[in-house]
Amino acid sequence: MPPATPTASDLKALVRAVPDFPATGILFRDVTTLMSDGAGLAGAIDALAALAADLSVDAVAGIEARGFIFGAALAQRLGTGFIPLRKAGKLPVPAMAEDYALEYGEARLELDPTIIRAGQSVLLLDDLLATGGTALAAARLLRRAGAHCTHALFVIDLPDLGGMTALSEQGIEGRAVMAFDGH
Ligand SMILES: O=P(O)(O)OC[C@H]1O[C@H](OP(=O)(O)OP(=O)(O)O)[C@H](O)[C@@H]1O
Ligand SMILES: Nc1ncnc2[nH]cnc12
Repeated sequence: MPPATPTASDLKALVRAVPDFPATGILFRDVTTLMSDGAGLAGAIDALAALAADLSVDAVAGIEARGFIFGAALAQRLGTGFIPLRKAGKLPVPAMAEDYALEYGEARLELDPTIIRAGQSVLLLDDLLATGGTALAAARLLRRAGAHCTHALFVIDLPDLGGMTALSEQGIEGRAVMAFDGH
């Protein structure tokens, strides 16, 4: 008999909370424990696909590193290609870059613009939304390269950090499988 489909609260229970990582005062919501569980990974991809069901999507763009895992699986499920948004210095070709701040630091994302077709609808995907700094930098890159980016999906939202509002102010509707209150 196949394993039972996990409920939303089953999926939430699979996310590990690690205090004081990567800096004192940060409660790190770690999806490693969800993705390493077979039913957890399948349940998360099912839930992301349900959140995308009413969207017209030409491609899924995932943010390095954990956004690659869920993003590639979702793209395969939706029958689209996958666009990697990479951390700095990884691409072998000239890249567009956007610097940003996140909950616990600063970083740079890069995109090879030649893999974007002008006007294609790209669904942004990451494992977690906190301040929205990372997702907004990703959306800026996709838009600079000529894509339409109006929706973003996340496995986890941390609503107290305001990411959904920040996305909405830039014309992006964010949706998440689960939310954790507090930081
Ligand atoms: O909404 P924000 O405040 O921008 O934070 C969210 C980002 O933080 C984490 O990534 P991290 O930079 O730790 O990278 P990783 O996936 O490579 O571990 C997470 O995977 C998101 O990409
Ligand atoms: N609290 C948190 N847990 C996991 N990833 C994060 N990215 C930004 N804030 C985070």
